[in-house]
Amino acid sequence: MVNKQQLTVVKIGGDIVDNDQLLQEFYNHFKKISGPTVLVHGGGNKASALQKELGIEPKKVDGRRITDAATLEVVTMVYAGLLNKKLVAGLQATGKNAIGLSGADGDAIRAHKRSVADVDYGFAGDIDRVNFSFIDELLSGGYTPVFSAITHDGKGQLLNTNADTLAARVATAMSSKYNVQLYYCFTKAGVLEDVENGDSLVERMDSTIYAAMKSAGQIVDGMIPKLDTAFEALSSGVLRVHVGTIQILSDNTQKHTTLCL
Ligand SMILES: Nc1ncnc2c1ncn2[C@@H]1O[C@H](COP(=O)(O)OP(=O)(O)O)[C@@H](O)[C@H]1O
Ligand SMILES: CC(=O)N[C@@H](CCC(=O)OP(=O)(O)O)C(=O)O
Repeated sequence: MVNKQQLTVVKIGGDIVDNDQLLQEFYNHFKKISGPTVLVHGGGNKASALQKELGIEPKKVDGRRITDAATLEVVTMVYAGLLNKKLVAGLQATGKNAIGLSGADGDAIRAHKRSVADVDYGFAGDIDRVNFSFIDELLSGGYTPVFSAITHDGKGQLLNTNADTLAARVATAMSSKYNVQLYYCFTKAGVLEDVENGDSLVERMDSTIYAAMKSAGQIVDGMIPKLDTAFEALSSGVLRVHVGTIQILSDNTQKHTTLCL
């Protein structure tokens, strides 16, 4: 464990990806990370905006998008196309040799269509396996893999996977070889006791606090899949999980939420 090489897996949310100023600030923090890095990005806001322009009403349940066939086309164009390539170009400008990928590229991430229980999520994908060797080869070659949240089922079907979940699963797979630090960056300081009050930061969160806050309705929407899968990652080998602003990537005195078991 101690002798493993360090790997930093960063997930940035849609609010950052869709804001050019924040994106520039993000590049400045990200380039200061030493050692190998993996970036996973969302883009939910941009996809919702384009859906509306096309007359499709965005629908989410517990932070996951209901992905019908038309929505799958929109999210593939937005995540695996525009946003992924924009991020790769931005990182190249900072000297990082980024390579943009969906889960279908290099068979990196296989998923299956989420089965219908209470809710039919359509072409939403739950991850079955992450191709450790492929990602490790890229890292060994000096590349920074940049993943969008599009996966595939190995039978020709693309699927839409929650980006936070994807980051947690990639981090978990890589933890067999690396000491992985997983960072979830968004526009808030971290997990808040009251989502409307930026000063109510929870600096250390364990699964008991999480369960209590969830049942009290203090954790809702996109924070649910983020924390559910973050705790899974932590109990499956990931060394540390941090939730906060992009500043936490290069300044370890910046207040944020650290998860612990
Ligand atoms: N307790 C909480 N603390 C902070 N944010 C929360 C909390 N509960 C719900 N949220 C919501 O979760 C969102 C972050 O998750 P998500 O929608 O996946 O965004 P992103 O992709 O930007 O990370 C926040 O913008 C906030 O609206
Ligand atoms: C199935 C599912 O919900 N997929 C997500 C993938 C993008 C994402 O997670 O983006 P953010 O990180 O910006 O929220 C979605 O389409 O919204």
